[in-house]
Amino acid sequence: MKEKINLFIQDSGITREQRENRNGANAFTIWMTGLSGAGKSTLSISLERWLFNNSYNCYRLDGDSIRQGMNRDLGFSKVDRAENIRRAAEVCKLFNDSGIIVIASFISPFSEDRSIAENIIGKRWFHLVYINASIEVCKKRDVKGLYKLSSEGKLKDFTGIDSLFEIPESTSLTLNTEILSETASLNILIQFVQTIITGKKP
Ligand SMILES: Nc1ncnc2c1ncn2[C@@H]1O[C@H](COP(=O)(O)OS(=O)(=O)O)[C@@H](OP(=O)(O)O)[C@H]1O
Ligand SMILES: Nc1ncnc2c1ncn2[C@@H]1O[C@H](COP(=O)(O)OP(=O)(O)O)[C@@H](O)[C@H]1O
Repeated sequence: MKEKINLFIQDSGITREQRENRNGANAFTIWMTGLSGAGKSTLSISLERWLFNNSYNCYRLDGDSIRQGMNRDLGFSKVDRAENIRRAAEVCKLFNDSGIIVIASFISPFSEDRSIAENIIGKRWFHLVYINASIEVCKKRDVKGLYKLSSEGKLKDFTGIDSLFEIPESTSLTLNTEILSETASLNILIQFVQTIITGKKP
């Protein structure tokens, strides 16, 4: 049997709503999923800049940076990816509770892990955005040279090559970055985010 843990949460009485009111907008998480090279970082950086320039309190979490700090003990096995996503989602939840909009950009290749993230953050506040580009296009882009490393056998468990990416069955928004330009993708994303800010979840 699991050992009983004696933990007691004390409430300051300051509500999420009060914090959101002070920030002038509701808080939520835009969770971007997609292959390496699909365009998650590019779009999340531009979206963060747009939100910031429009006076919204926002913060961006990205696999590459989180994995160098909080999650530096984790690799790319299925178990480690699950833990990476779980911890990242807990951080999103804390940011959202503090009234801040989060843009989370993680490959998050497994449906189960994305569902866990959604449950942690809360269905109401979790918006899954699939940044869709095929493995062929991502290979061609090879922004970081990781596809080349993988083809040379120097990188194991690389998503889309020797580790699975499960295409999401249901998303809040899908952006096909093979067809759309960066500007067009960003405009759609901004429009989408504006509907959430004004309280109308599509
Ligand atoms: N084996 C392997 N597979 C996938 N990605 C790898 C791997 N090794 C290193 N990288 C780099 O790590 C970034 C992905 O980290 P994430 O935390 O988003 O991954 S995951 O959600 O836990 O699957 C990923 O970032 P993006 O290219 O921006 O997606 C890579 O820079
Ligand atoms: N519509 C688009 N949206 C985002 N990136 C695009 C788009 N079209 C082409 N790209 C290019 O694809 C690459 C995506 O790289 P990156 O954002 O680092 O991907 P990821 O973070 O998913 O690994 C960049 O070189 C970017 O210029």
